[in-house]
Amino acid sequence: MDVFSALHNIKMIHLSLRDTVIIDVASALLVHLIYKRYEFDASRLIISLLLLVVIPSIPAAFFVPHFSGSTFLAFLSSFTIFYLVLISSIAAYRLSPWHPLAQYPGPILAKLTKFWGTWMMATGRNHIHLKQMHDAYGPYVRIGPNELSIVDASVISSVLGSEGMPKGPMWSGRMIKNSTPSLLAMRSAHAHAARRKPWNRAFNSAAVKGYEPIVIKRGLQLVRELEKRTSGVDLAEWISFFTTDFMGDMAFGGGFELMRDGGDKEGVWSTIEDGMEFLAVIQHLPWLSPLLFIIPGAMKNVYRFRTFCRERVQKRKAHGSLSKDLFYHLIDEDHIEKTPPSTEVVISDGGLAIVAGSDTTATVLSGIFFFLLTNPSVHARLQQEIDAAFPLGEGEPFDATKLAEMSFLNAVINETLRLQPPVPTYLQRAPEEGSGGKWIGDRFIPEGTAVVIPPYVISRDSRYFSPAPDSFWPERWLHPSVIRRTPKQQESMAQTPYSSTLLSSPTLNPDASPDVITNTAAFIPFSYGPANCAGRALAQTEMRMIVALLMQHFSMRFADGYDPRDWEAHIEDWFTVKKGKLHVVLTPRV
Ligand code: HEM
Repeated sequence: MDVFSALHNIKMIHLSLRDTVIIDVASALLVHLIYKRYEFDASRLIISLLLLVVIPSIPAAFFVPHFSGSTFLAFLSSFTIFYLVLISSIAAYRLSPWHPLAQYPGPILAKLTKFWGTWMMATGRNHIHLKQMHDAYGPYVRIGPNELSIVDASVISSVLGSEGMPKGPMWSGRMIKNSTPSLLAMRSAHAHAARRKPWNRAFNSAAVKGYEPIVIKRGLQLVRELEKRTSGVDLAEWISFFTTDFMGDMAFGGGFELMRDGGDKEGVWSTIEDGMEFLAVIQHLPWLSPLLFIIPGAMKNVYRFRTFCRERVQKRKAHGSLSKDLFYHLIDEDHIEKTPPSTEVVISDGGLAIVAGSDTTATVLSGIFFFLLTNPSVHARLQQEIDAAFPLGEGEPFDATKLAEMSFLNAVINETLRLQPPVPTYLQRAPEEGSGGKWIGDRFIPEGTAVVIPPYVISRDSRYFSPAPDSFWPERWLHPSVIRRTPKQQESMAQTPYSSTLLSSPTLNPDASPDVITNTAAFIPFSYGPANCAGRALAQTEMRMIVALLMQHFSMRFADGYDPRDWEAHIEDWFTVKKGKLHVVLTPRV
């Protein structure tokens, strides 16, 4: 018997209006219970149809005789009652004291629906909203019905560390169903650890040393291109061209020539940026995203980028390796693994290298020049350090060991990473499926809850960085009182009570500020633990070289008419940062 004849037979049974309404209400409550227990997402189309269409159709059939045989009115009434009860039941539960996150403060809308977080993300200003929420509510804030944001260095290790939790549900929201996830998107801790092995080989110190010639070649190309444009250039854009060309060389043995072309002729850069914005929004709705993925055109940028990576992988495979670049390790040309990685894995991870390695480094490099130009004394001090280490006319600043020892250069890089982390908010983790939950400190995080630690907020927290946590002050990294503590070591330390203004002071003179606090346990721009940034060592070498190279070759100032306030205003959080323009005028020094 099909559904329609079943409904027809039900219509023959006469129930009172009261009993019909009771059945409608009961079915809505039952559906809520089923969803709460089994958490089906929208890709389970048959189940969704059954629960959300067929079930409310049953009481609709009983309603028909009460509306003088009008099927339309019967269905309208049944569905209205069903959905009102279902939504109210979900809302009441989420706000009730029985919800597992009931004890945590947060905006009511955030507790009620994840659409609120989706909206926050869609503004591109999620980092600012999260900071404001922590300032208002404290270190633990409920930012979704089943999601917490935490700003507490003593639990970083138990969230992100080796005893912590695997990646959270946002990574299901960002995935095309049944496609091969990149390393970054792998939610099983076990599978992630296996996939991470070639990445660790690719970024050990010997391997990173081997990539230096690629940084140097592309760095010198950047200098040559900037020399042609000294009268005015968007430095942020050119740095992005550089990082993309460089990561193309690393990941696929070449293929991007944004610097040579003076722009994004193939549209790769804009494809990545548009794709990132879409994914950042739908990552909040993992139950709905499978449906969005089948809307024609919705995922065009994601598919386009994947096709682009596929073509690059095929070309690179056909040409073979010329050097031990990242691709060499990803495809396991050393034959270390028992099973070689599939082409799909290499496409996903090659694409990840481009996205993870270019945007992030470009954001920090551009940020460094922005902060230098707005802080002339810092600029002068760094120039002095670079000129002393690599005197003009005595060769390029390419000695990576020497660069790593330059304390002020490293302080400037750290301070930029602290104020403007390229992954500002969504380091998300969730208890392992089937584990029941996870203790972090003295709090139990039940399964089904996601936890976020936002680097942007924690590294502006005055308990960890003081005085003036919102100011650019590289000297804080050189102060004798710097606390060099890992998140693991911080776990057992007593916590200072949260206060957004605590210890804040406008004084930026270390001698006049005996209470300088710089606690590295809360400094997580590269994340922490087994899924921390695989490319950290490469990024650091690259950033040191490029800052020193550009400062050796050029003096710079903001272009006339450029308003520095625009920089901060155009920093947008789309999981990674999208930055604005940085118009400068350059004067060659050599
Ligand atoms: C300043 C530059 C960079 C910053 C601040 C940065 C930051 C991050 C962060 C915060 C994560 C972790 C996300 C999480 O915990 O959920 C991450 C992951 C990752 N990054 Fe970076 N990154 C940078 C540059 C690079 C570069 C140059 C590469 C080279 C390919 C790279 C490759 C990766 C990869 C492969 C992952 C995934 C690691 C995993 O899931 O195991 N990153 N990065």
